[in-house]
Amino acid sequence: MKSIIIKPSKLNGIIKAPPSKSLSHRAIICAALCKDGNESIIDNVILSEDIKATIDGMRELGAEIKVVESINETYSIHVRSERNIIKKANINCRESGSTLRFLIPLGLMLSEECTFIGSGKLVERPLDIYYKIFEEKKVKYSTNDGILPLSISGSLKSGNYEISGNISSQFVSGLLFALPLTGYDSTVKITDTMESKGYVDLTLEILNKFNISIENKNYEEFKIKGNSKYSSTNYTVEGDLSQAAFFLVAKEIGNSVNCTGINANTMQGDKEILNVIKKFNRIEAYSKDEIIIDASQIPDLVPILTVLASLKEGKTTRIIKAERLRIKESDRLKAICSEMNKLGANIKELEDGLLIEGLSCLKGGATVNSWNDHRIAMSLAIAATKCEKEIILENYTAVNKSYPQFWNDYKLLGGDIDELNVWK
Ligand SMILES: O=C(O)C1=C[C@@H](OP(=O)(O)O)[C@@H](O)[C@H](O)C1
Ligand SMILES: C=C(OP(=O)(O)O)C(=O)O
Repeated sequence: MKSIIIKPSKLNGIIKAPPSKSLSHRAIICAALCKDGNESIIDNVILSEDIKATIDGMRELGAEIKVVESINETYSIHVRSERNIIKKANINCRESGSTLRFLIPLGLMLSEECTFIGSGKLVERPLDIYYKIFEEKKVKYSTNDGILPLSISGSLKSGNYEISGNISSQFVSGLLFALPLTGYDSTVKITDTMESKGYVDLTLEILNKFNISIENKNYEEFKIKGNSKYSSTNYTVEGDLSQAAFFLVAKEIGNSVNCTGINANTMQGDKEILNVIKKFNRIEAYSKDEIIIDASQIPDLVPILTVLASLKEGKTTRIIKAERLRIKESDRLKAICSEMNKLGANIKELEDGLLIEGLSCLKGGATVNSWNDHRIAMSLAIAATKCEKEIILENYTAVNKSYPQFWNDYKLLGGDIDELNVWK
């Protein structure tokens, strides 16, 4: 495990938000589903571990993908596909939930047999929604008691699908990518409430760019036309609001950071960070009112919002409807609560959220761990700027999952970090 020392220092400067991971996954997948003989070029992509998993996965399903370096470690992804059926595909999803859940239905469409492997916590992140569909639709599958590897064979058929919307929106997105390729019309009905709606919006937005139009009936039902044709197009990925949130919060807790590259009209649900920051500032310190944050539509913001709430002196924040955070790259409620408390924060873990008492600064002077979770690592790095004493962060390379340049950018902003050359 690699560790880093972070000394207290104020961040200063301008930082451009890295390209959106969610939009990159989607654009690469849609480009690989075009069969019109043309190439699509997806511009402004960073090669995070998750995006590499999607590129390699779509290659395994038959797409021809060239990665061309452009500027500042961003890449152009050139995609072309014949979409012939592959006999046997082996897909390594690394630690990417999106890759796994988006590519499972596509594996059924584009291969006779497909095996999915992964690493870290991904091997145990839930897939029950797909298993239920496999049982209902007679798709052959095998896993080791719900743990990866997963092998599937058979095909995805047009028809009516009923699924829960409050485990992960990634199952809905996965079906929405694949069902237009089936022969007849389909519906996907949400049996309860749709959480992470913003990510479904991103799926529909990108599908639209590639000429696939799906009717969204208030996130209760999606109507999909069968036998649809994806059309190739060029697409430039916009800045990532979930990543920009780290720098927006850095500014809010006293650093002089300006984050650029944010599309004011973005469909990304995590644009909500801007409203949440305003909400924090509307409530007076030491007032009796708690700041309530409903995390059901913005799960990825919770770790960094916990840092923000911990540094809002005299304010009490309650994060609610966040139980799904326990099934991400780490149990994010446990991870952020335990590591921030080591730094001196005052956080109580609740069954479905967190209760946070804001302080003026943190003591630091402790060793914390990212729990191999990129969003925990980046949150702790921002918290370190408000620590009185240096901290040691173990497993800091977890950021490679979504933002491999994070430490570089942190240093460019004046972050004072030193790699510890010890392996534990
Ligand atoms: O579709 C996507 O790109 C994502 C959906 C969200 O997952 P859930 O739908 O499981 O909340 C989010 O947490 C993840 O980081 C990215
Ligand atoms: C949960 C995340 O991603 P995924 O589900 O794709 O692994 C994330 O990036 O925070």
